[in-house]
Amino acid sequence: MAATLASLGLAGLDRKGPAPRPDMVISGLCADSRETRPGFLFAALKGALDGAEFAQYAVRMGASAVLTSAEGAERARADIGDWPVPFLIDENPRRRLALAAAAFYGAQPETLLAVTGTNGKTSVASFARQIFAALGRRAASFGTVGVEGAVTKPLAMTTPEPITLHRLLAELADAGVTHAVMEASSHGLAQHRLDGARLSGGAFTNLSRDHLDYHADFESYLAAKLRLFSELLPEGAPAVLNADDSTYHQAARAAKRQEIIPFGRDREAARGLRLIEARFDAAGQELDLEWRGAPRRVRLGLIGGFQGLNAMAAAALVIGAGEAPDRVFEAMNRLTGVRGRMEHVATRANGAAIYVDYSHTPGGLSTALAALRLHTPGRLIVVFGAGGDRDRGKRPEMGRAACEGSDAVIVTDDNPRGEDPASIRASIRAACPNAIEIGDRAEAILTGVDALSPDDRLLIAGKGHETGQTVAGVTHPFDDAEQARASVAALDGEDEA
Ligand SMILES: CC(=O)N[C@H]1[C@@H](OP(=O)(O)OP(=O)(O)OC[C@H]2O[C@@H](n3ccc(=O)[nH]c3=O)[C@H](O)[C@@H]2O)O[C@H](CO)[C@@H](O)[C@@H]1O[C@H](C)C(=O)N[C@@H](C)C(=O)N[C@H](CCC(=O)O)C(=O)O
Ligand SMILES: Nc1ncnc2c1ncn2[C@@H]1O[C@H](COP(=O)(O)OP(=O)(O)OP(=O)(O)O)[C@@H](O)[C@H]1O
Ligand SMILES: N[C@H](CCC[C@H](N)C(=O)O)C(=O)O
Ligand SMILES: [Mg+2]
Repeated sequence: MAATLASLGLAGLDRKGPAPRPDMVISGLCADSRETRPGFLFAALKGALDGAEFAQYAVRMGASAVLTSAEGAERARADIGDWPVPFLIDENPRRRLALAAAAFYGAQPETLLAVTGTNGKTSVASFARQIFAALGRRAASFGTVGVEGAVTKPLAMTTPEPITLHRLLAELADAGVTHAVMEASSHGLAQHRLDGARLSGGAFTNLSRDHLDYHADFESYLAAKLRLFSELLPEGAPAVLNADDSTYHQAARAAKRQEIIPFGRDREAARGLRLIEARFDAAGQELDLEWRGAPRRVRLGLIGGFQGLNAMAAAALVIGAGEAPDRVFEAMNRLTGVRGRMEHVATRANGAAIYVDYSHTPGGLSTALAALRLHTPGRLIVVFGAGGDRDRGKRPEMGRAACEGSDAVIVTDDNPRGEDPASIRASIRAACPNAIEIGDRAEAILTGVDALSPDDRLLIAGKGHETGQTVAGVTHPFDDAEQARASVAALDGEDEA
């Protein structure tokens, strides 16, 4: 695979250093100097570090050209002396790299949908992919849990950086995938990771507190998410918006060029997909819906009202992408849950059920507890922690959510990373003083499982599908579901999940 500056859309940019030779071939792209190979274009991007500092190494390793900002080029000249290769200047090199990566890899699935929002992205992406597959489409979804569907493989990030993203999209297209659904994280949107993707529709699930370590404030967090509609989706594309969310009207303004499909309980959803009534039982829920005013009934084998709303967002997205509503609602009946999202992982011999859920925000935790409450005749117990090197302000809020939503709280560790685990636990307990504190997560889970009477339920929150516990730079194997089953086996002699 190779390209020219012109085919990458880079020929017209301002430049420092020598003019590129007319026959110059770009053999690859990279944004990390350590990945440079001869003939590559190196994108020097400013983040916590300044990529321009590494331009000298990229050039030494054979980069044919460098894409950067005007300041980046000056910075590199200070290190290297004169510019030895063409330095192409753009005021937004991250966005320019995304467009170049799209041009370099070329192909992508014909239908590509993106889901954003604080909670529910992975679930909506999975459900939409499952519906497409049920309708006979070759479909894939990708994000936090990797690539799933017609292609499966792990991914390091929820929204891959643009080079990885476009390599993946081309790979999916090569594998015959025609329908793909991706997660658009706020980091991904703010960093223009998906600016080169040709999107055919988008969904916004909800907004609540998260990632305020990265975004300056709540407004800029919302603005990053809304870029999906205001800047990325083409005119007339379906924009599926949560009519029940407090940000609905702001989202609708951002999506004014698109065809808005609202979903939710609110009256506003009457012109889209409206929830009239949900009935919950041990195995799932039955939903009475209206699609553009016409009644529909579906049965979901999923626990939690929020999963019902996620399934509705997915259905609206798939209908918006052109599928027949009758077939979509029929397919909804066969949706299966997503790993680590309100997953029933084990049952005690006395009948008490244990669930693993990926709620790692105050909003996620209260939603998950409220959802399980409907399935809990006795006490609801929760085991959870909060990640290190992440938004500190959410810790007491998570403590409060746990305290208010459950009958007993066990605070433990969840990827303390570089921070002191005891001080993370202390800031959670500041808002939940009655919580029991057990740092070791395996022991915390064992204690929670041991406490269960027949009518009780246990929620193990925060890690979902994760398979490691990261402490001081080292990731130790750890799996909440496995640990729950091991605890049941230790206490009851067998697992009856
Ligand atoms: C905070 C954040 O999002 N950082 C992302 C950002 O890094 P950065 O620009 O700050 O990188 P940096 O370390 O300052 O380096 C600047 C530049 O110098 C380059 N460099 C660096 C060292 C070197 O020797 N040579 C070199 O060229 C780097 O490759 C980079 O291009 O751009 C990088 C390249 O695109 C990303 O890999 C990196 O994601 C890091 C790994 C990360 O952990 N991101 C998380 C927070 C994230 O994005 N998460 C969301 C999901 C969140 C959720 O759960 O909702 C996701 O989409 O995964
Ligand atoms: N619609 C929703 N409303 C509120 N909470 C939800 C909703 N959907 C999911 N959650 C909660 O958020 C958790 C994560 O769900 P999911 O993985 O689908 O979200 P996500 O947006 O992909 O998260 P991440 O940002 O970590 O990738 C779930 O385990 C559940 O507790
Ligand atoms: N992907 C998100 C969620 C992590 C969930 C939790 N297990 C944690 O480690 O904080 C993040 O990196 O912020
Ligand atoms: Mg996700």
